[in-house]
Order: sequence, then C-alpha cells, then structure tokens
Amino acid sequence: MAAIYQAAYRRVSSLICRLHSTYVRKMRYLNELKEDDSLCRQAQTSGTFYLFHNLSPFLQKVGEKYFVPQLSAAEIKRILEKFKETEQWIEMSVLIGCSDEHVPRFALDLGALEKSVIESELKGSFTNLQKALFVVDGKDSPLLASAQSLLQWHNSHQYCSKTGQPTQRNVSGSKRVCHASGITYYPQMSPVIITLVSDGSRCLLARQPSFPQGMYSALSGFCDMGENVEEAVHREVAEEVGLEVESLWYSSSQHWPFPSSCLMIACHAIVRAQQAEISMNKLELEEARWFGLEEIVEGLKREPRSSKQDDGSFLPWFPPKQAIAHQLICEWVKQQTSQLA
Ligand SMILES: NC(=O)c1ccc[n+]([C@@H]2O[C@H](COP(=O)([O-])OP(=O)(O)OC[C@H]3O[C@@H](n4cnc5c(N)ncnc54)[C@H](O)[C@@H]3O)[C@@H](O)[C@H]2O)c1
Ligand SMILES: [Mg+2]
Repeated sequence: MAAIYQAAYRRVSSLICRLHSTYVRKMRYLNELKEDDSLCRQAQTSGTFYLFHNLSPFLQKVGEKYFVPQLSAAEIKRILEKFKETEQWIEMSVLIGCSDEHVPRFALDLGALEKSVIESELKGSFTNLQKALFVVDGKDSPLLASAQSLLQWHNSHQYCSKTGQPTQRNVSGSKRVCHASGITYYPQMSPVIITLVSDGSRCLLARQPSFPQGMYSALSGFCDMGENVEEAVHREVAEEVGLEVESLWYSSSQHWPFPSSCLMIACHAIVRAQQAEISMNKLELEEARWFGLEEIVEGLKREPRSSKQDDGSFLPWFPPKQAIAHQLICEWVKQQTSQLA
C-alpha cells in the first residue's frame, strides 16, 4: 500500500515540477523580452496582437458571445497597408505577456486610424473597456485591463516631468527614459484598499453617487503616502463611516484599470457590534448601511436589470464577479454560513 502511495506522490510531484518549470521558463523569457530590445523587436514579427482604438479594445461577437481576437503581425501589416501606412506602427505596440509556448502577446493602439475601416475589415467593434471587461470570457478580462492600463500609461508619460523633454520608450514598453535628465519612468499603479466591514452578523456596504442605481459595494480608498495597508483600512473606515476597526485580515488583490491602474488590496474587517452606529461622510458617500445575511444572498442573485421596482426605487444588487468586491461579499457569506452550520 505504501508503495502505491509513494508512486502516486512521485507522479504528482513530477507533474507539479513540470508545471512549475513551464511557468518559470515563461517568466524568464518575458523578462528577457522586456530587457532586450533586439530580441523583443524580433518577437514582434512572430507575436500576436490585441488591438485598441483610443484605449477601447477590439472585440468580435459570435452569437451572444464576445471574443478578444489575437491578430498576427501579417494581419496587422495588411490593415496598415489599407491605410498606406508602414509596418513601423508595430513598434508602437507594448508587450503584455506570452503563451506557454512562448508566443509573445502585444497590445497596439491604432487610435490615429479611421475606426470604422478597421472594424469592417476585421468584422468586429472597438468597445469601451468598462463594457468589454464584463462581456468577455473571465480569463481575458485581466489581460485587457492590464494591456489598456499600460497603453494609457504610455499616453500620459510622453514627457519628462522634470525637464519637459520627450521621453523615449524601450521596445517592449516596460519603461520610458528622459535622456536629458537620465530619469527612467516605470509604469505605475496606485494602491487602493477595499474592505468589507462586518460586526459579526451583518456586513456594511455603501453607495457612491457615481454608482449605477441600486448597486452597493464594499468601502474603498486610495492609500496615502507612507501608509501601510492596515493603516489605510483603519483610516478609510473611520473617514467614510465613522467606525473603528478592531481587527482585519487580508483576502486577495486585483489590478483594476479605473480610473487608471489601481492595485486593489482586499481585506475583511471587524468592528464591535456594540459600537456599530454608522456616521456617514456625505462628501464621499450617498448611502451606507448594514446588510443581514439573507438580504446579501438575495442581492447576489439579483441582476441589475431586475432591480428596478414599479415605484421607481431599486432593490440592492452587488458588483459583478469580475470585481474583487464581489469576491469579498461571497467570502463573507461563506464565513457566516459556516458559523451557522
Ligand atoms: N474592483 C472593485 O471591486 C472596486 C470596488 C470599489 C472601488 N474600486 C475602485 O477603487 C478606486 C478608489 O476608490 P474610492 O473612489 O472609494 O477612493 P477614495 O475613497 O480614496 O476617494 C476618491 C478620491 O480620493 C482622491 N485621491 C487620492 N489619491 C488618489 C489617486 N491616486 N488617484 C485618484 N484619486 C485619488 C480623489 O480626490 C478622489 O476623488 C475607484 O477608482 C474604484 O474604481 C474598485
Ligand atoms: Mg472611498
């Protein structure tokens, strides 16, 4: 019996090892592409491309499903020829990843070319990122979000903030340099905490005035300079709803492209049930209130479309599964249900 277990263990370990080495090799290759301009230039000729137009990704619709097509360098050249443009455009692409087989992936914004011509040529449409993220397959949305964020960062870092001189990018697009000052700029993300506050039996959700009607989410806020995650959670909860966090724990994180490249750091926090009276900051929030388990479970089932009632009011619904707020809410439901069992 022990021999069978040992053989199974060896098989699982060797499988893990093989998986691991695929991952390690892929990351090393990507790192080489980032650093080595000539290798990356060569990779552009064999890579695949995600297209954008003024930061809106190109999607194709088949039946009810949306796909994010990967175009070859030859297809990109064919489109550029239609516009009598040279293939030098390809150099404006940014590296966003590669397949397990080391086929590099790039994102390219053709915003300066006529949108409708590209759309009819490739039989699809450039779609606002806010919509695109929620209609494409779950595995594609992080890729679209990071590609768009990197393109957006290049758009807004064309000049050195010290000298005002133009900055030059490397081939992969992983950095920009000002040759006058010697300053190297790297793509930036802003750390944001998102916290689901609970008093043990209820959780606190809030609405910002900009949210779609009926939608409630967990509390969120940008980290201040010099602050750690714990301090940011304590401060944001105090600022936005006037409560003092007693304990907190990390859940997970997510890159979020709105308004521009946030690193969302998701936490659960506990406040004392005896000191759970909300004092809402009206400058930031429109509403903040406690929700019981049953109301949360019902809200998770509700579609935004079905939340409107006959009298014009809206029943609560929560962010979709692509948003980390959704994951925090589901985790809280799980904790509560296991406590009740
Ligand atoms: N993925 C999710 O589940 C999820 C859920 C909630 C919020 N979010 C994101 O978190 C972000 C921050 O949340 P919030 O609006 O509650 O933050 P917040 O409570 O800190 O308030 C926003 C305000 O903070 C100021 N601010 C400070 N630093 C900033 C910076 N680096 N960039 C922009 N503004 C800055 C601005 O005045 C801004 O209006 C939002 O942009 C939102 O898109 C994501
Ligand atoms: Mg906030």
